[in-house]
Amino acid sequence: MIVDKLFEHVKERGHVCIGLDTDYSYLPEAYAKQFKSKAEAIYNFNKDIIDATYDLAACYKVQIAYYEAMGIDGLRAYSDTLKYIKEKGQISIADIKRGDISKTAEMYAAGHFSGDFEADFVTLSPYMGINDSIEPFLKYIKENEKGIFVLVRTSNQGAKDFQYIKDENGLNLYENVADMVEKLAEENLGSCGFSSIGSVVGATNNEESGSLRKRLKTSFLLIPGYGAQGGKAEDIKAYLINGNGAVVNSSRGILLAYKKENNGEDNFAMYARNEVIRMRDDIRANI
Ligand SMILES: O=C(O)c1cc(=O)[nH]c(=O)n1[C@@H]1O[C@H](COP(=O)(O)O)[C@@H](O)[C@H]1O
Repeated sequence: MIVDKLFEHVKERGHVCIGLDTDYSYLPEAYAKQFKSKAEAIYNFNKDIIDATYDLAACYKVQIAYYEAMGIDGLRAYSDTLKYIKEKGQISIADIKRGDISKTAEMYAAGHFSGDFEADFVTLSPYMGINDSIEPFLKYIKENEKGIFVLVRTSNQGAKDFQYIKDENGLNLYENVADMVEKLAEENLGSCGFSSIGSVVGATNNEESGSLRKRLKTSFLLIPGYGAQGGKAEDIKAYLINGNGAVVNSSRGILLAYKKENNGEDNFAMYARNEVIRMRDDIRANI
């Protein structure tokens, strides 16, 4: 199962998931100007970041919104970025946050687990229900070495709007979602003991991280919110089991690391690499 490869990457390289949320404005100006189009510049920027970091990263998360916003050229850069991640032997998470009725979800699954936009994992919203939003993806997990990360408790302030609504037993909505995801996760275990049915849990709002991990016993975790959103390495520990079972995403923190340096523009990929090393060691020191 794909989760076994992710588990090995974490063991060998650490927990860092590099977020390719590549906004054109993040590119050094002189660098960007060399290319014929914005999309070509973005793809080449991603390629340089991947070349400088693939031996250190657990995986890459490509946030589709940044590419969709640029239309067809942007989607070509998205597709080429996913292909390059694969070419380097790396794992891709397509951050698409889809969720719809089952017939439509079937098309999302085909669209993101095969063809031009094929990725190893996708992120899903469970709001429309397990049978509709999640079930259509399961056959790819069993038959095609694919995986999913379901939104359970997100990193943003707005997480409080719905995710903390309590049921008649005093359980938060996100705890109910966690229980449903974990049930599916246990039916799709890899040999590493974790499941290719993962959960998204934010690195922020962490008072309950220990109790949440107790509910999500086998689900592999994608933890966004480190760095730019204020999540810290100390917040990760409670989510790990024997030091594994989670990847921690940072997007702006890595892509924009060069901006903190004098003349960083000329060496943006090297500064991204340095930030990945710093983040990897920061997390390891807090396990
Ligand atoms: O599913 C996600 O990846 C996600 C879930 C969540 O709860 N919070 C969250 O920030 N994300 C994503 O994680 C990334 C965070 O980016 P940075 O804040 O720049 O590191 C973005 O791609 C978000 O879309």
